[in-house]
Amino acid sequence: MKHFESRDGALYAEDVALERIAAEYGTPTFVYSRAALTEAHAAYADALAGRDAMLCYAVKSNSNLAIMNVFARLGTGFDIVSGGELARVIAAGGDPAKVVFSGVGKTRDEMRAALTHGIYCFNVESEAELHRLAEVAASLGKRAPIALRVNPDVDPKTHPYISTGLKCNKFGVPIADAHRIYLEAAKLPQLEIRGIACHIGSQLLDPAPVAEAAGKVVALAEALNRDGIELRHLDLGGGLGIRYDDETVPATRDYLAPLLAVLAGRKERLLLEPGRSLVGNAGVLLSKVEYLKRGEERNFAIIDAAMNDLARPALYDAYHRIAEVRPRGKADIYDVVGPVCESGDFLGRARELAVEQEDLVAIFSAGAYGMTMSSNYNTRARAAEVMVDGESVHLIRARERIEDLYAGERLLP
Ligand SMILES: Cc1ncc(COP(=O)(O)O)c(C=O)c1O
Ligand SMILES: N[C@@H](CCCC[NH3+])C(=O)O
Repeated sequence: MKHFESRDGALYAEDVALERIAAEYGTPTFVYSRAALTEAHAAYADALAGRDAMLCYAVKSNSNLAIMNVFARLGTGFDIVSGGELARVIAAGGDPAKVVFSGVGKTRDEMRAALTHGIYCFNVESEAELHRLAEVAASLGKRAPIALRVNPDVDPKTHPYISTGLKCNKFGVPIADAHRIYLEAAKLPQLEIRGIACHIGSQLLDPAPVAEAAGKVVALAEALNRDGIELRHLDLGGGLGIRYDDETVPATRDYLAPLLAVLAGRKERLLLEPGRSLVGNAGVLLSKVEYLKRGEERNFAIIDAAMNDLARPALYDAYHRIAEVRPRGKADIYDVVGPVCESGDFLGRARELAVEQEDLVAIFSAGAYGMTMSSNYNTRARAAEVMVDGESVHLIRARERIEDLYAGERLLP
């Protein structure tokens, strides 16, 4: 993985030895590369050069303020799914006027906050939400900018848990109903129609389903235009996958090409909401081997990171490459597991590793949906996060302290 490479027998993040980071900040620690973030962003910027387009970084993939701030400085907007994420955008120096707000369960409070901050657009996911939003906007004397999130019933060919654009999924409104709902929205003076939104799933490796969804979105836009509804933008969501193992992942430019071909000649601005493809391979989870344990059937490398730090293997049976920071001794085959009391607490199965107790390992592709999906299960404090920038290391989130985990709890009188 570029920016996380071996030098003289040990792994580095850019120009900093991971051993140095472990010594200074302890383990487990998420280590990010600023250069990797910038490069992933540049791939989108290059692919979209010359087009009217806006990237709205999907905050859910990694919501650390420093990471969001790197993107804000590069000019991105943000795709949020909660009032909490909106607060993060503001704390990270992001521009609310470049925010799109997705999610099926927006509360009145969240709507009020978003309207007060003047976000760019609500991606409305149901008729009920449309009416609630009109009511909240009226109570504030404001107009709410909206797009309808449409569900195009396209199979994105990814893991069923992260597929979002099928009839059976809870997201968006059926595309067949969208025209009627737009006409309804057009009658509500508290709403201002700005666009159409669509996001079909995550970790997509085939550009065809997104292009197919874009075709359906364009057909809807044309039908709306015929009814006098003009749109400022078409939002085709996020979804581009990354390489975790040996997948063939299209370059950003090649992934977007079929989609851009479908949109050729359209005058609306293109919005995209990438998350994983911007941060996924910009981070590793650095961890220490506590014990090597030989079982009758398997050997275990018990490390100090666990499913509470990186849930993806336990949740989706997801593969993350795991490597020794400094290989030594005889290689053996291990199940790499954490200390959590669940048999599902594994980071990798049957991995060849040349490690001894107290050695460091790096779990790759942990930049997206790592820290944001972490938990305190087993009263484990969340990991620290650091960002490497050339030869510098910045602590961007301190390791949690155990006493903070129960600070809000109270004994009975
Ligand atoms: C509405 C929406 N936009 C954007 C994203 C970001 O997706 P990804 O990280 O796959 O780019 C997601 C997550 O799948 C999403 O639900
Ligand atoms: N959390 C998922 C992605 C979900 C995308 C959100 N809609 C993952 O780790 O792959």
